[in-house]
Amino acid sequence: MQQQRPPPTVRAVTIPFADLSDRGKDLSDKIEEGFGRQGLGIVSIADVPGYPELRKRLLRLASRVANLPEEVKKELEDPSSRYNFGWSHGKQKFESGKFDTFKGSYFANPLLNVPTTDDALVTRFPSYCRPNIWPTDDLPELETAFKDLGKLVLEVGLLLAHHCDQYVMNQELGPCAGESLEQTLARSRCHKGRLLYYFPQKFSKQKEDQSISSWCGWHTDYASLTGLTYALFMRKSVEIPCPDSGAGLHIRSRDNQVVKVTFEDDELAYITGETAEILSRGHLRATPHCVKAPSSEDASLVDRSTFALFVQPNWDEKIKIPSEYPYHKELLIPPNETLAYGEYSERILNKHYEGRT
Ligand SMILES: O=C(O)CCC(=O)C(=O)O
Ligand SMILES: [Fe+2]
Repeated sequence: MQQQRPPPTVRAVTIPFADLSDRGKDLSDKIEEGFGRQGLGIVSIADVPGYPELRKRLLRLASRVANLPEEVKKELEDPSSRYNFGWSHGKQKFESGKFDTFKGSYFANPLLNVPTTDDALVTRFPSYCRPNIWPTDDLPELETAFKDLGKLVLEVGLLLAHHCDQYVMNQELGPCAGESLEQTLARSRCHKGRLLYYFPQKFSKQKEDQSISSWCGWHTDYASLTGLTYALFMRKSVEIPCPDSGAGLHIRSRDNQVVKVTFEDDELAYITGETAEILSRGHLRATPHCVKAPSSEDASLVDRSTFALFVQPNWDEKIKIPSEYPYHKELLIPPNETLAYGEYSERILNKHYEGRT
């Protein structure tokens, strides 16, 4: 087979935290460059106070979770939420039906252990409304480490949402024609954290996959903003720099080019999701992305740990699908239908988990 050239590497647009936290500062140019119609869909934030320590504290626990005894992990699973709380491995399906056997995830709401006590809501929106599960006996330090980092990523994400609102307002040349992204996200009770552990390729059950999406398939997130840490790589429990410069997060650009994106290990990155596109009336665009595993021979024992926070509207927020909407066409969501965000995501989950539609 012909050897394909690796995709070019592009540096994410970076905003210093000091600028981001100044609500009066005009960051429209940076937002446009990162998230606008021609942007790659990623912005990283530098010098966030306290972030490097919280990142390391949590990411070092990812392999510990993944290596808990099988019977313990079973207890930490929550099939009723379609594995959207606690431990999940091999249950999710992105991109033409590939199950995520290469990665294990730990999902939790970093703000609220019990988002609601209303049974009707728990039944209707299980992936958001069921309670958190923690390995209290086997890994007690996980809960605090997860919540502390999750809250910080949310705080910074809300500041970023404020500047996104300002950008959209400038584009529309007037007061916001719709809901403010910042206010919608600030009142949500269902932000979701995901601690990810990518198993070393050698140990995965399937044969080595050299494709760009070998560790995580192509998808767009349905949240509004996804906070992403710089991943931690380890070989046999020793932290190492990523051994393959071609591995990691890849994005499909607006003009359909695949690029590998980079940011520094002490920066916190955000990508846009489908509900940022919907709520901003298309001024911000969702970011198609995937993750490539290291492919060189000596990278075979390398694992990858990272954290994503899906900053998203509450389950009952009404969202209106625009008529020109490129995502999830097969779900046949009628254009201009207004549906609750929780309903929208349950329909997508039906597709991602075990193909039930
Ligand atoms: O591992 C990563 O860097 C990205 C994970 C991701 O895209 C997701 O969990 O939705
Ligand atoms: Fe994602």
